Amino acid sequence: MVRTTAKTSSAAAGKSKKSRLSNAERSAYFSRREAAKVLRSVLQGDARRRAVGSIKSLVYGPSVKNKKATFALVCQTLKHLSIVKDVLETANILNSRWKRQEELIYIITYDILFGQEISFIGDAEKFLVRRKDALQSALARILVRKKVKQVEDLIDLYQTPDTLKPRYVRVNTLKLDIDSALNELGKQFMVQKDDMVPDLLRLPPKCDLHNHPLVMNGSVFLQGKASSMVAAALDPEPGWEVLDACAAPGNKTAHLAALMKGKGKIIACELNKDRIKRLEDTIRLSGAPNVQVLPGDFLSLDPKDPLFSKVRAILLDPSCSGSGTVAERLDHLLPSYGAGPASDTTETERLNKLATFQKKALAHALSCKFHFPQLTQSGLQKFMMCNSI
Ligand SMILES: C[S@@+](CC[C@H](N)C(=O)[O-])C[C@H]1O[C@@H](n2cnc3c(N)ncnc32)[C@H](O)[C@@H]1O
Repeated sequence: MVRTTAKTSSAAAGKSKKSRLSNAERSAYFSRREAAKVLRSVLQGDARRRAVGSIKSLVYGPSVKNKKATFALVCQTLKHLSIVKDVLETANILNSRWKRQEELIYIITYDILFGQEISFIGDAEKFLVRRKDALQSALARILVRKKVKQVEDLIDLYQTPDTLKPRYVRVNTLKLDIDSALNELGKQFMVQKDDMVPDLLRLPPKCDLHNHPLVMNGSVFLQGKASSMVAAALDPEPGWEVLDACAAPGNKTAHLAALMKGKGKIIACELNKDRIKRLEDTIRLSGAPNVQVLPGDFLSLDPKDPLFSKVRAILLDPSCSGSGTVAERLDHLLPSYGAGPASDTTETERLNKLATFQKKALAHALSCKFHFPQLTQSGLQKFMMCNSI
């Protein structure tokens, strides 16, 4: 009797273990796919989202079932992403089929190398598990190449500490000329003109300029290099009418106004009521006389409205993707951007990323619901989009 009970309970335990295992397998399989979807949104930006998103808001949306596991997987994969990419490149095992699902590949590679030993069902999992040795040996080679002993050191190495990044200020030429700004800031700091963006000054890392009189009176703006490239690349002429489609807090609006020497008109559209005040404050501080704030959703604007009949260019700077890390923004494409991973990025890699970004920007522009006919006439088309890569 006793023996029978023992047998029965051990069979039941075996059975329940089996079903627990398959539950874990199933849950890991789906979490990886949900995490891959979130990671894709985080890395590429989601053209459909209009407000600032975060990983949390993406994961805690209704479409994700395994929220906790998915959140952890996305965060951990992002933390190890530079290493994962490096491993995959060093191991050279990705063919074009799997490159099309690269976010899923990143997630699974993270899980195989650093995650939990949950058995891997699914084709992508099987593909990578069969190459586990190659992945591990690639990781070992990277550790040797980078002269570090453990993965944690590698993570530190891949991060660009804030303390190494140069500080940039954009001179607001509506209020001050570049040489006077150089002169004034040069009294306190080592300052030089940026070699790429006009009116941008580069200062050493860690300079605290928040309370500097030139910042307080709007003569210079604390604006990063990537952010300052956008209006400069759009290169609007004085007298043009330009639509700044996602304007708050207004740094690029103010930059456009300076480039246009305060002439012509900038229509600064902003959806978020709370951010409109900040936009107005920035415009006031910049002294730009030619900005009209337009509260509302730029996707709902009527291109046939006479208000837009003279618009020559659009600057589109939608809310960025969830990660908020510089690594996923345009900054790291800049050759001079800090130390760390950027300096490991080859020129070809950088140019490929730039080309991908341009393609995406174009696709976004074409899929944009609103279409200004006057922009498509030859010689008039100017569309500058930033952020999502
Ligand atoms: C990345 S920020 C823009 C930063 C700004 N260009 C600058 O340089 O200071 C994106 C802004 O777009 C706004 N936004 C998002 N979707 C929008 C929409 N559909 N219409 C208008 N504004 C939108 C957000 O509220 C946010 O203030």
